Amino acid sequence: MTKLSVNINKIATLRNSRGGNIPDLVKTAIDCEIFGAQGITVHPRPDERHIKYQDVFDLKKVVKTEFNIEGNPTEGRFQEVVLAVKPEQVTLVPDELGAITSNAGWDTITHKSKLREIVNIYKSEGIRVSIFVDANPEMVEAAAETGTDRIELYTESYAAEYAESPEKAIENFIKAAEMAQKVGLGINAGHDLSLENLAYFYKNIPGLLEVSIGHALISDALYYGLENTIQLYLRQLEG
Ligand SMILES: CC(=O)[C@@H](O)[C@H](O)COP(=O)(O)O
Ligand SMILES: NCC(=O)COP(=O)(O)O
Repeated sequence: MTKLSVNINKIATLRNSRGGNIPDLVKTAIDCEIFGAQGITVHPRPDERHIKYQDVFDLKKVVKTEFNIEGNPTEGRFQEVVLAVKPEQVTLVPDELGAITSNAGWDTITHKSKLREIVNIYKSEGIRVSIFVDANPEMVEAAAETGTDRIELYTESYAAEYAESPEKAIENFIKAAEMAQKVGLGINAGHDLSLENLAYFYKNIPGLLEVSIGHALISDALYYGLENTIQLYLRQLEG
């Protein structure tokens, strides 16, 4: 089974644009779960432009499915907050300060020893660890040597190339997933997955455990409503 984790960063973006509590982020997380989401993902960034560190504590009290916190463990208060909150999963992302969104996976060869230390800190607190990587079998193989439980495949290039050629767009992702299975890593995926490209990804990636989706899903909810939209995404992950 492939779990759908709904990324609610964009709800916080909307809320922060007026400074009050509309829309209510905590209520949205509760409702996403009622509507069928199997996880909630947030990505607090050091500038707190969407998810604030306090949101992470508030969400921890209500999330009943799987709470996944993504971010750069070496920036801002990320590490301190994750260790205090103890979510089910932490996803390590090599975000640069000021980047508009995540734009690359880890170079797990260059940063192997640093990642090993960080992975060990989270795992010793009982938190499952996933490392964000490009669809590159060498990066996946080196990720396994950090002791991580899973990798998250960075799907931006798949999403960008899908319209032109789904077969070509997914080629490297299949190779990366096969390597993950060979070295015993669980497989998550995310970034720019959408109603257009999700089903094909799901059908072609062996052992896909979880997708985290925010930007397209929250945008679709403007047209279809949140409940219908979550159901539409869940349907892409069937069969
Ligand atoms: C890790 C990742 O793929 C990102 O998509 C992310 O969680 C989204 O972050 P933003 O919402 O800040 O663009
Ligand atoms: N890990 C990816 C994620 O949480 C959501 O990415 P996106 O759907 O907002 O691009």
